[in-house]
Amino acid sequence: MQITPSILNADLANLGAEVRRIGSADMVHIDVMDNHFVPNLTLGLPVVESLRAHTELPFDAHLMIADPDRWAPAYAEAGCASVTFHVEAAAAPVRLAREIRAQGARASMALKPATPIEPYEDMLAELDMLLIMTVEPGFGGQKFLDMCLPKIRRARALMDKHGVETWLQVDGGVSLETIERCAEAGADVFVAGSAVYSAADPDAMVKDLRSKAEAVRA
Ligand SMILES: O=C(CO)[C@H](O)[C@H](O)COP(=O)(O)O
Ligand SMILES: [Fe+2]
Repeated sequence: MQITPSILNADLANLGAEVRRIGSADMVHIDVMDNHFVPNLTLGLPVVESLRAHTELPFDAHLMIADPDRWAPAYAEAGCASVTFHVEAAAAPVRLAREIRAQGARASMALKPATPIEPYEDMLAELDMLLIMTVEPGFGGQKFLDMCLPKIRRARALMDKHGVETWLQVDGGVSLETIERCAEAGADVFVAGSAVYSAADPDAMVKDLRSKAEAVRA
């Protein structure tokens, strides 16, 4: 059970200090938005490269960008341990996953809430992580979409059927109130943005979230 806090709701003018407030995190989730794939603009490669020197924690890049085929391998090269592209934006998802792995990073693919998992069943072995969005991508602080829970369950069943080691990440509206539902459905990696950075003690919140998720699996 891994907690990967999103820095989307952190103080973006103080990112170095902000990542040091989540020392117990398993990875730092970095939301890259380009104002094309989603209607919001956040940060990109130069910021990721600068931030790399400010923490030992692995980076989990979530690319909400058009043309990930062009850009995703560069995030691996910039030191991201995991690179997630959206299948809705990728021209050649299998080739892209292989390119990310060839750069030495974990390859991950994201599905928006209305994108089904079933067409990608045979691709699971190509992926180190599958990200199931539990809000429409683009903004932090949105309400968790319960309609995504059956897809998480179906994804977990497909992973079991194929015997793959692929991690199953959920992202969007994950909090102390919703994390158990995600864990019960089969998720094992949890992004939490506003829940962590609106907490008085973000690191304590990371630990609380992990305890709740682990209690479900125990
Ligand atoms: O990818 C994202 C939005 O597109 C963010 O990672 C996500 O929304 C995290 O924020 P919160 O936990 O506040 O929902
Ligand atoms: Fe994200």
